Amino acid sequence: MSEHRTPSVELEAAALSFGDRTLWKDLTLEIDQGEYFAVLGPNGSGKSTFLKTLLGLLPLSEGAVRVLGDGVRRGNPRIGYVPQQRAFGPDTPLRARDLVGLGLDGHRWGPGFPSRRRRARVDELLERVGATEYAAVPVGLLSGGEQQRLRVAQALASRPRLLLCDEALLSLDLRHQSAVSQLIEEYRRESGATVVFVTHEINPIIDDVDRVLYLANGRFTVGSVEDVMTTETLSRVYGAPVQVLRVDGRYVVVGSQAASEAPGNDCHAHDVGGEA
Ligand SMILES: Nc1ncnc2c1ncn2[C@@H]1O[C@H](COP(=O)(O)OP(=O)(O)OP(=O)(O)O)[C@@H](O)[C@H]1O
Repeated sequence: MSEHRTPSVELEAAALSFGDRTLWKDLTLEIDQGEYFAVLGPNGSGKSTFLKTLLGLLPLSEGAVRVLGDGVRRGNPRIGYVPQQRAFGPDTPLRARDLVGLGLDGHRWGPGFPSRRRRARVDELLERVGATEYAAVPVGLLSGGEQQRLRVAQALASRPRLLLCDEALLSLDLRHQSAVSQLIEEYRRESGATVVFVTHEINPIIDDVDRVLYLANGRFTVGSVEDVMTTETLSRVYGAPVQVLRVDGRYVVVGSQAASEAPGNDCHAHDVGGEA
């Protein structure tokens, strides 16, 4: 008999609505320990709110949620979070290395953690996201992509059991997209942590992903990349005809207005469908 491990995320008949608008409902789902789980969908489909319910920042409208075997609560140090990008103002009084260091504070590495070891851990993280050369620069002076790499380093600093990433590759050039997605995957493999990765763009992480939750127009589907990224499945989820193409191993979703904004499009999709 195989050992049953507590799932990292358990949702039961979960729904999230704002007023009379329902983003998703009847969502029953378990995300296993060590799983790489991607959340895809067009703008406004409820991807970020999905993460916020796991963080305890938004209550479900219906149903139940458990994270790491427990009820959700804010500020759980076993969860690392890379929030959707919001630029730091030019006057933000933090250097790059301070931002990464904040990921250690308040956790088991936190106050009392010997400063030499703390510094070494921050240096290691800065190096792994390619940020060593701007370690002493105030974050508000850095580019969007440079800031983003620091957020990833900060989220990994406390060695979380569950890593929640909201568009963590946004505004990164191809080289850094690849470096950051590799870092996240290496971390998952060496630590056994679970990754939930919200993205518009499945292609950069396609080799790492175990399962996908695809949200659109109040509907969803869950399955392997091969099962979800098909013309038939996505047309059902969108409730409109879309076409899923595989071009040089990369997924491209084309079709209606909704689908032209769909994840999987790393090039401009042509609007081949009718009205959404
Ligand atoms: N606290 C709130 N009150 C009312 N509406 C909200 C609230 N938070 C989010 N929404 C709405 O819920 C919808 C889904 O938002 P969410 O941020 O989850 O979308 P998303 O799928 O992450 O989109 P994007 O790809 O644009 O980031 C949006 O239309 C948003 O305006």
